[in-house]
Amino acid sequence: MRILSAAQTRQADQATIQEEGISSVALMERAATAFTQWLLARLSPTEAGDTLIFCGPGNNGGDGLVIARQLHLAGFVVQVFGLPADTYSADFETNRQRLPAGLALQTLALDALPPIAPGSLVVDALFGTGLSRPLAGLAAAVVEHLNQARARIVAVDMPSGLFADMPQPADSPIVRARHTVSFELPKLAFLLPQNAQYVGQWHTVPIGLSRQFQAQAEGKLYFVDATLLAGRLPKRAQFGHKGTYGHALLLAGSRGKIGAALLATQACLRSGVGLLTVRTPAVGYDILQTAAPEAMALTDPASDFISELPELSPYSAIGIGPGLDKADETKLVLEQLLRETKVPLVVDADALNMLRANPGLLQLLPPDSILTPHPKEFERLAGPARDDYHRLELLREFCQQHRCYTVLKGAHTCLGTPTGELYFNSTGNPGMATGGSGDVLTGILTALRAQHLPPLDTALLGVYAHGRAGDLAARHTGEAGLIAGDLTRFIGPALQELTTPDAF
Ligand SMILES: NC(=O)C1=CN([C@@H]2O[C@H](COP(=O)(O)OP(=O)(O)OC[C@H]3O[C@@H](n4cnc5c(N)ncnc54)[C@H](OP(=O)(O)O)[C@@H]3O)[C@@H](O)[C@H]2O)[C@@H](O)CC1
Ligand SMILES: Nc1ncnc2c1ncn2[C@@H]1O[C@H](COP(=O)(O)OP(=O)(O)O)[C@@H](O)[C@H]1O
Ligand SMILES: [K+]
Repeated sequence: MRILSAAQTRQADQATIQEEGISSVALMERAATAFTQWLLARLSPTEAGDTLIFCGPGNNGGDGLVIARQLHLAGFVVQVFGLPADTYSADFETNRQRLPAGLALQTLALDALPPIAPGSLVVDALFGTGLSRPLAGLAAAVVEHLNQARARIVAVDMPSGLFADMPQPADSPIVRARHTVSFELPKLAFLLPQNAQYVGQWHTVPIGLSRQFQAQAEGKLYFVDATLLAGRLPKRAQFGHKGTYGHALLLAGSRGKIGAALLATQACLRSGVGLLTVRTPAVGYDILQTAAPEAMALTDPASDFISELPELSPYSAIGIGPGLDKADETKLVLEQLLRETKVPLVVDADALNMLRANPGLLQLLPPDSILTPHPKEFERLAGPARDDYHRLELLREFCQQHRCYTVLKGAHTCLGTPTGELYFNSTGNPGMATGGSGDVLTGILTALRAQHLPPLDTALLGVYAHGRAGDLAARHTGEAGLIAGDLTRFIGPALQELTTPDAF
């Protein structure tokens, strides 16, 4: 799925109108109907109670007028309010005319803002993708009024005051919605933690936006859903053998953190790798052989940390980092690995921190390596970010400069590519915010890479399957009860869902 800018969203609108030969007011009717249907599926008129709809002067306000008409006809107790303006969009005017008798548009005024009883349903249709500057004056006062009411606010397309695709001044007035129901595609703003307080839970409703436009639009932002992954994970060959599916090497663990190595090991084994060898310090030997008999242990001579790099020729991918710790000897192992390997790498956790400690090492990173930092690890590598948007810029620059794939982990993990694309993941849940979840991801990615999948497919599939495993696991454990080990049990089903079936 594409993520379009505000300007592109308007173009998509026009493309749809032209392609289908419909009027813009018909598209507005379709969009608003999708919103109304979404609401009707969740609230009866009685459950909604007082319903107040606030409309701006543009097409977002036009949507609000259609929604007001439809909810009124569905038996909701509706009041509809409009911001005064010099000009209104044509489709706003048309829909003002279409308001039924008994539902008048009331004009908002600074000294007479309508009272909003606690628990009321508020539909925010003030501004959408046409917002051109931060709100001020009456519009800002209305937003403040909505935010202070203890109402259930549902935003149409965007929470009013929020830009769809760029940051805004710190104290801009923005509606704090409980739900945002957006048309067809998510906006970039929805995917960034700094906007969660405004967007609430977001949902998309289909309105039949031109597929052709979506496919051909310029831009490098994607939202990763199952459709985008179709065809990327081949089915296992009937006569495949363990040699077919690669031999992975994991370099992981230190005293007190053998668990991290074990989580990565279990995840790697559950992700279809043919063979797995694990390098841990000697202290990990018994643990690993007991807990993961399927993996081969290649223990280091040192007891507590990894001090020597094993021979690399057998391996088709190497994962390094989980639970590693930053012993000087281990740093030398990482440096030697970066100098010697011709094999694809997955770099995580303390291996990333060691890269930061010695920036020269970053220059040695083999092309197409996959790095998996969380935001703190990323900023140690790429410098501090002013905000979530700036962090994405840094991500793009970092991936282009170092010709690597970087998985910036979070609620909507963002994959940066060497060619400047950003892919936002759609799976996962807050239950995964628990120690060891990232180690599991490293295991998955190392396994997929070892099976000779290209780096882009590895990263997209791995991140999506990791989150999906979290979603499947949480059905059994709940979010709070989810621990990283639970994820490993559901990697198989998550990958199975993504596997391309044989064509008939
Ligand atoms: N694309 C789709 O899929 C579909 C989109 N649809 C809907 O259209 C919406 C976009 O509509 P839109 O382009 O008319 O813009 P909208 O958000 O109503 O605001 C524009 C108005 O606000 C004004 N204005 C702006 N900033 C302001 C400020 N700070 N303070 C004060 N005024 C300000 C601006 O005036 P100006 O900037 O010229 O001064 C103009 O009058 C979209 O979000 C969706 O709901 C559906 O109907 C159909 C399918
Ligand atoms: N709220 C959330 N929603 C979805 N995924 C999440 C959320 N919080 C964390 N995750 C995922 O869990 C993993 C945590 O990784 P990381 O911070 O490296 O943990 P650790 O170092 O303990 O293994 C990441 O893949 C991240 O995307
Ligand atoms: K809105």
